[in-house]
Amino acid sequence: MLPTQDKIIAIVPAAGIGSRMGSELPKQYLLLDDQCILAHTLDRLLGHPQISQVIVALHPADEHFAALAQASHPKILTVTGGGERADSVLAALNRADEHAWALVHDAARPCLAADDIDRLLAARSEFPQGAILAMPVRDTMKRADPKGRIQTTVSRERLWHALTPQMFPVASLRSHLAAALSAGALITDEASAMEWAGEAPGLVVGRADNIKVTHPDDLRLARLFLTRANSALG
Ligand SMILES: Nc1ccn([C@@H]2O[C@H](COP(=O)(O)OP(=O)(O)OP(=O)(O)O)[C@@H](O)[C@H]2O)c(=O)n1
Ligand SMILES: C[C@](O)(CO)[C@H](O)COP(=O)(O)O
Repeated sequence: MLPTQDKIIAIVPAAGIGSRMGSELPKQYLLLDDQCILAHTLDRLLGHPQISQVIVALHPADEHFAALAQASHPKILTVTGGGERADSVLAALNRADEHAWALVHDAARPCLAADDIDRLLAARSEFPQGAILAMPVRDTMKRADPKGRIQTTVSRERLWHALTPQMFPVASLRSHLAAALSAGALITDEASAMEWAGEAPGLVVGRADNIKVTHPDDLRLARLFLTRANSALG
């Protein structure tokens, strides 16, 4: 079933606890200038003219989302997330129009730019199987041994950092993700579920400032990028 080219649903896994951030609050609710990380992320998606719905997967015990201004936006639908990110994404996919395209984007990536979304959406004709935003690796890559010493240098030839959004037809992503999880496959992004099913998603070069806020020092960088983006908008 080919998706209708014009219906785009954003899916935002936001049910994590942010353990690597080490904060009291789940990291998606940490303040970044004038609002929390999740609010910034939702604004980027809600503000894109081609995105008709945003499905947000929340932690079962989430007590913060309802207080966000974005919570009452007509495009927003919430679902209860699962134990892992992939479970949260599947829970959202189960509520999505099966004829649409899904754009899965981490709540923890608040600096997403509109031109990144535009570039990914434009790639549907080149990659009808789906595609992800990604960044070619720039540094020499090392694999460590168990004692934290260099074991080997990994070739960075055709090596990319996977980012989000990751864009796939709802029907095929839902089917492959459910099958991969049932098979016990390790799924850390949507593309790995599609790869598990034998697909070869496209790679679309994304911006370096589309960082995932994971550790405390990422907050300072995210603030810098948001401030720069806001001043560019005037
Ligand atoms: N069961 C989970 C786990 C994660 N996520 C979401 O997936 C995104 C990327 O995951 P990550 O950065 O790992 O967030 P956390 O799992 O919260 O962080 P940590 O691994 O440090 O606990 C985040 O927006 C997070 O909220 C989710 O929806 N459901
Ligand atoms: C989906 C992702 O952001 C792509 O790089 C990444 O896999 C998420 O990993 P996390 O450990 O769940 O943050």
